[in-house]
Amino acid sequence: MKVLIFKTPEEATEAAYDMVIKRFDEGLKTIGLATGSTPLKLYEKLRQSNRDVSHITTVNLDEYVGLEPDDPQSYNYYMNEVLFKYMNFASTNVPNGVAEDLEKECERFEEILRRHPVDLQILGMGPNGHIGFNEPGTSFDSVTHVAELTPSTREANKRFFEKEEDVPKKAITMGISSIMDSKEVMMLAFGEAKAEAVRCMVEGPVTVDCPASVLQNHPNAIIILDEAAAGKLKKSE
Ligand SMILES: O=P(O)(O)OC[C@H]1O[C@](O)(CO)[C@@H](O)[C@@H]1O
Repeated sequence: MKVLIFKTPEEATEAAYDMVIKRFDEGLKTIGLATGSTPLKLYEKLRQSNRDVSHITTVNLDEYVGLEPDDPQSYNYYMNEVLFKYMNFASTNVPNGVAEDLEKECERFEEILRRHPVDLQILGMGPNGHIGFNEPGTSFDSVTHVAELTPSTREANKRFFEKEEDVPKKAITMGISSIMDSKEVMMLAFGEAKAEAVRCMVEGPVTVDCPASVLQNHPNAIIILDEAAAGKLKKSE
């Protein structure tokens, strides 16, 4: 696990962007994408880059169950608004949270991952250490599945909704094993609210209690932090 610490989220994003572009130049075929507020600036820089990405497939980590793809709170909508409508990706894949048969939808998504092995997976994390929507306690062997969101995650994500009751209780998420199959992962975490989860991820034991700690076992994980998110690490440089 390689940990890089930058003064500000802007500087950290710059480094993340340079790395993504380098991978594009090296012939990356499939990129895994995350939602949330953390990668927004990275996506802004990508869409401004005007890169030809017609040979690149995207897969997304997760989607809320019950939200139509055109619902402004859905991750399908988010991805369209911040990236997909500006860039000519070969294909984009976000789970369908309103599929009639959610189990089949999870299998369909795993099949996409088999056909398009992820070269680089961008990750964010929840304040409780979740990756995708793999909440504490999720098996490291999990593949794409329907996850129950914890009250703390619903609380953390309510800022994107009008009322807390509107935050869905379930989501489809790539599993921890699906995420670990990616050849390389790039975790972005900014702000003090992530500091404890960052500490568990980097310095804590590898345990299902902190899903992101599994990245210690990934052969190719890069963790990009701002100083606030790195604030609880023993040695922050
Ligand atoms: O970047 P934010 O807004 O803190 O969101 C954190 C994380 O929560 C999730 O959105 C849950 O999917 C992660 O994918 C994301 O990276």
